Amino acid sequence: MLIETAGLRKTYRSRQKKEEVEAVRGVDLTVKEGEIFGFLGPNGAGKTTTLRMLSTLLEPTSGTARVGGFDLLKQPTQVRRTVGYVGQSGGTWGEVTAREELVMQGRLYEMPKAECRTRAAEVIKAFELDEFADRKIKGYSGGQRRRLDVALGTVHRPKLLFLDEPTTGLDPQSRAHMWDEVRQLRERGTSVFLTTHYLDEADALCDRLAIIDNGEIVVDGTPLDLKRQIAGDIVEIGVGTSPEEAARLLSDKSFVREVESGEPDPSGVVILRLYVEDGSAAVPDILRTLDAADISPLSIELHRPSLDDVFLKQTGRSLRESAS
Ligand SMILES: Nc1ncnc2c1ncn2[C@@H]1O[C@H](COP(=O)(O)OP(=O)(O)OP(=O)(O)O)[C@@H](O)[C@H]1O
Repeated sequence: MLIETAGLRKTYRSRQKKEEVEAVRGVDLTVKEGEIFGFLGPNGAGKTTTLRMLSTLLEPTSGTARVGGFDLLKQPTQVRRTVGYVGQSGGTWGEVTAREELVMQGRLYEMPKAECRTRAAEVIKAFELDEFADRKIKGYSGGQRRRLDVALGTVHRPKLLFLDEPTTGLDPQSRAHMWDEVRQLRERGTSVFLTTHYLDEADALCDRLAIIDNGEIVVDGTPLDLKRQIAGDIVEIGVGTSPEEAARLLSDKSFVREVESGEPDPSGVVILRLYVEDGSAAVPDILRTLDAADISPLSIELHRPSLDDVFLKQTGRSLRESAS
């Protein structure tokens, strides 16, 4: 196992010790070697705090963890050599070039000067930074800067790279490029632990993921396994009149596994979510049932379960809405 945590917890206390924020409340997770592991959750869920603890930047309030085979609390120096950390904002300066910054990063890890230069050239090639590597960083685009941030995290050849929201704020093309970089990192033998609040990113990029909400892991597994937990299809129906009656009538149907009613919107429309075996077969029957009761649906939508449905099922909220 590359990462193994038990009851990892972080409570922030304000200076006056008056206020406490339980940012991470007992996280147990495992990450295997060679994985791209995703940590998915809305803003403020505790993703960055967990990442900072696992990379030794922040001391846990309690709990234990092993990272790269080393004890996080007893062997922090060894852990630090094993991992790379790329934060959200990126610490790159404007007045130096990418090549200079990469060499400095190597020096920070106490690599000999000549090796730093060789390594900088290797990293520039691997991340395709050639085009702008000898220009001052202040002129880079957001995507170029982000690629440099990730490249910086790999200078000392870590076994594991932590990436905090690597694609937030990037345009779709730079985002796709970053996904490629992450996949190539794994191909070159670096495991990746990334945080994201993008569902499609977790789904497309990660071998396994954990969903965190309010400092606690609500569910973990492969994207496919998680979606399979919600077997079948989901039919969402917007009802303007008699939503309770509609929900009751539909939940009596043998092909409907479960009905969930949302909160009415300002115009009084309630969305009923029906979990069914086969959505396309169910829709005509649903419409007939409502029609017989004189209820006209305002909208009807059929979809395959997504990671958002997994989150919704576990927390009662949509990740799309929570992660504004
Ligand atoms: N230094 C701090 N002092 C007090 N509270 C903090 C501190 N850092 C984070 N928090 C709080 O801890 C909780 C978790 O924050 P964290 O940054 O780990 O979440 P996150 O999931 O990474 O969010 P985001 O997606 O916005 O980066 C939040 O309620 C946050 O306000």
